[in-house]
Amino acid sequence: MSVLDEIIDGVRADLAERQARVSLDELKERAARAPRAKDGVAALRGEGVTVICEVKRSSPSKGALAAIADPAALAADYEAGGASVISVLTEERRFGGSLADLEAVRAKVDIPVLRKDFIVTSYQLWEARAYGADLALLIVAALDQEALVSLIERAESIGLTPLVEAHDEEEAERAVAAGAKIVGVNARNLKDLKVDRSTFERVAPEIPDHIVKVAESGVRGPHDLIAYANAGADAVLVGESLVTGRDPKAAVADLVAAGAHPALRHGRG
Ligand SMILES: O=P(O)(O)OC[C@@H](O)[C@@H](O)c1c[nH]c2ccccc12
Repeated sequence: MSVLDEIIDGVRADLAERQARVSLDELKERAARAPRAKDGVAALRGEGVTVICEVKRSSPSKGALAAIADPAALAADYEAGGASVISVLTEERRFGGSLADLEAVRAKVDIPVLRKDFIVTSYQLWEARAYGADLALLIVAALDQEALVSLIERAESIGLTPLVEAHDEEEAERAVAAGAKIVGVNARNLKDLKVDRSTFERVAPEIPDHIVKVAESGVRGPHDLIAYANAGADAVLVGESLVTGRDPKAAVADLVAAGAHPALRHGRG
């Protein structure tokens, strides 16, 4: 069984517990009271290369990364550093996240928030909206095409913008065919957890220019952002290097400054 399959087994078990506790109707009521969803596409199409900053306590490949006692404070630092979107991992078993983290971050920042999880049912989309997310991750490798199309449609119908994640050319084609407006290319292969930073430049040509292209994973600092930008990235998604660094706000500001450099503009769609 691949790592992705193992993670999804755990996600489904936790999901079944929540579904037994909280009815879909209850979630829908909560979603109706949530602040109106913000425009994720507009946020990522900002000036220069935009930066999505992730609240990430641990990962399957590295184990514990950072304790992050106050995820909202970290998110506020990211926002102050110039982040365009905050990504909050809500998967509990491998990434140490929760819906409570999502809720706390939402209450603290004004920029759009992404629910980062392994979404396999529309119940999880309703949860995302109920806890204040504006965007939700959908992983192509975790879904057949029919499920991908229907989750994209459902997400949009409840005001969420899907960020559709691909790992190779074929998955990127599926994301585009399914109607994604934002496609992420993850340099970390969820089958064996290896990072290959050349994935983005290989896969990006499959994604038409009207779609926002996000380079995910492996950004250690401005030089990696610049390489992704030159390969056509409109945005980068950064986790580990920010949560393990000493000064997340300054690290984000350095990335944003590199992404704003006029010399990069030609590389963008
Ligand atoms: O910590 P990194 O290498 O900066 O990567 C962040 C992000 O791309 C990564 O956490 C991620 C990308 N896609 C995912 C899907 C599920 C869980 C996690 C992820």
